[in-house]
Amino acid sequence: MSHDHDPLRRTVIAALASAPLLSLADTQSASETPRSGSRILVAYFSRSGNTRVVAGLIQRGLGADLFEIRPVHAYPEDYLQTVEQAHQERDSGFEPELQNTVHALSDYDTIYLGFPIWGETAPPIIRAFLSAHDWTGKTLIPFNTHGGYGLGNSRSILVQHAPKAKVLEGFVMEGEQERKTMERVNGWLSDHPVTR
Ligand SMILES: Cc1cc2nc3c(=O)[nH]c(=O)nc-3n(C[C@H](O)[C@H](O)[C@H](O)COP(=O)(O)O)c2cc1C
Repeated sequence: MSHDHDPLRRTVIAALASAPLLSLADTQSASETPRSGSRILVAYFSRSGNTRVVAGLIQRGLGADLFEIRPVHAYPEDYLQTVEQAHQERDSGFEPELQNTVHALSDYDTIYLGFPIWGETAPPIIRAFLSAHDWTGKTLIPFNTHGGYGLGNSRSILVQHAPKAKVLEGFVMEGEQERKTMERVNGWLSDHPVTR
């Protein structure tokens, strides 16, 4: 099935291609943009930047407010350490402490909620974010990036943790870069002759 006719998808792919990996070093200080008066909030978690690109495009496209979901303790920059930690947190049901919550969720009717797929589900910080707010009467629209294995059970996590929200179908696309980059660099390192 081809999605090439979808302009949002084309824009996202172009943006992802031009903003690789560097977002790990993102130093944005505020997690919330100034209030625009919009009734739409785009809230997202992104560790390596793919979901952040999508969030920015949706926010600009809709003139919405933007909120970055951050854990108090950032995940390791090392990919494999993060995978290990995420698996442990998923299996134990741990909900990491949030650095911030949305002060006035009552100002919004519709929340676009963005996150990567981790361990075939929503990252633990997304469960924490959902648990920390009252979703009564809200419309939740997920947008997700993944590494090629799809949405897993992430939708049922949204429905379970925000039972009073209306959860709509959202946007999803493959956004893997880090694992493939790691495998290619490690492959090159193991093949190439040592020069020192
Ligand atoms: C801890 C961890 C677990 C992941 N688990 C999956 C997975 O189960 N399925 C999948 O398709 N991709 C998986 N990925 C890949 C990410 O979903 C993908 O790279 C995503 O675009 C990263 O988004 P971000 O750059 O916004 O953090 C995982 C990545 C990490 C760091």
